Amino acid sequence: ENDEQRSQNHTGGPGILFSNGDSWKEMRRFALSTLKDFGMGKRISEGKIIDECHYLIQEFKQHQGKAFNNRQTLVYAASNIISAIMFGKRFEYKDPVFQAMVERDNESIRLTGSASLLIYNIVPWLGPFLKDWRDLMKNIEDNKAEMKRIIGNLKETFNPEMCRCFVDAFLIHRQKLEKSEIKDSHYHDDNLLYSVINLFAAGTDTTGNTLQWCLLYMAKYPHIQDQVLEELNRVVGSRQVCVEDRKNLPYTDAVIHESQRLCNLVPMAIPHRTSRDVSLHGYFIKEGTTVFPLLTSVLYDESEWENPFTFTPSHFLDQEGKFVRRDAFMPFSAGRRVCLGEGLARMEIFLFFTSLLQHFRFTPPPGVSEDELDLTPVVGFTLSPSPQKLCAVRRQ
Ligand code: HEM
Repeated sequence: ENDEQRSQNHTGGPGILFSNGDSWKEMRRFALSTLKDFGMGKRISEGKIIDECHYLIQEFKQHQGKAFNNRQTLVYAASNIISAIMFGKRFEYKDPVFQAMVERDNESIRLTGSASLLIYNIVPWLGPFLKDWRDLMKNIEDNKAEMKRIIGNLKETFNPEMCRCFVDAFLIHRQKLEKSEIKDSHYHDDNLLYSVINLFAAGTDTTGNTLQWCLLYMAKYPHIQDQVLEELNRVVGSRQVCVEDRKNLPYTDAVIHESQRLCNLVPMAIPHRTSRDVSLHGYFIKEGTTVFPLLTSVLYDESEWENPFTFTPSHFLDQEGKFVRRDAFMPFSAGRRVCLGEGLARMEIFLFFTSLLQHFRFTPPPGVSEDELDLTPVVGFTLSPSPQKLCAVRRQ
């Protein structure tokens, strides 16, 4: 599938994820600055995440230590952070509309990586004959309708004096441009709709699945879980963890980085297209060629990592146990298209993970050994853990 077809089929060109050129530049810049205004990387979103931690912990407690699949709850928690920024509200985990929104995104990510969609990429006219393709198109349409409805509600109660969320910020910016008689700006309804769809989709499953991997590694490697807990107890005790604590928690930080490295969540990033002719390592790549930045090749690079294929938190620790950055740590990709939610995602993963570990010990279900926990991913556009249950046993 070329980029033109991709944008026509998936988004019609607007938004951020699959857009290009001036419109992409403007929407990306606007999204980044608005996410920052709403606290990405700052105290405001820290507060929102900490509030959400309480809901998440309550939900986990309800299972009373019995084995359950934690995927949905983790994805809902992550989704509520981006929802709060996009729409100015969080959803109840039991809200069927919210559940359907999140499930559709999850399903779309799986379908995008399915074998029949690969066939479709090679022979696009087959699309309508493939069930996966039809399901994906239906998902995208349903999602569009739902997001339109939410944006419509926000428009009805819109007050330019009071900026509640991303959607308001977009509308306020558009009004300003209109007042200064700037016509044909990029701030049209389609760019609003698709930016919201993109940010919601990009910010939900990614972060939720990463958290799921983190907990799975902890259940699989209990001695590492013990060390995280020892550090948390020593440095933070029983009070709520905050972002400031990260620099004093090098082992925990290393465990999170190693989880993100090994889980290799977005193995092929998003396809890019060369904007000019390029010569690279003796290869000539023509302008307009679709290029897949294989993040797997960096995250598992044998010349960069001591143990590329095993969970080794010491990849990120020096001799004295201090945290060290690694250049080959690129789960968010790199360059001008680097993930724009990285700051928010890192904050979420750190706060959700540490808060959960303060409250629960994660173990395999009774009768299942650590060895039997399955690290084989479900292949999709992102790599999520295979469906399986864990116990969240309350700590005293
Ligand atoms: C652990 C969580 C996350 C991971 C691993 C992740 C990873 C990625 C990767 C690999 C890309 C592709 C970069 C490329 O094209 O080379 C990307 C793009 C993107 N991500 Fe994330 N992401 C995460 C969370 C988030 C969150 C929370 C948001 C929203 C606030 C977000 C918004 C985006 C957007 C909008 C793009 C497209 C950027 C563009 O095309 O200019 N991501 N992400």
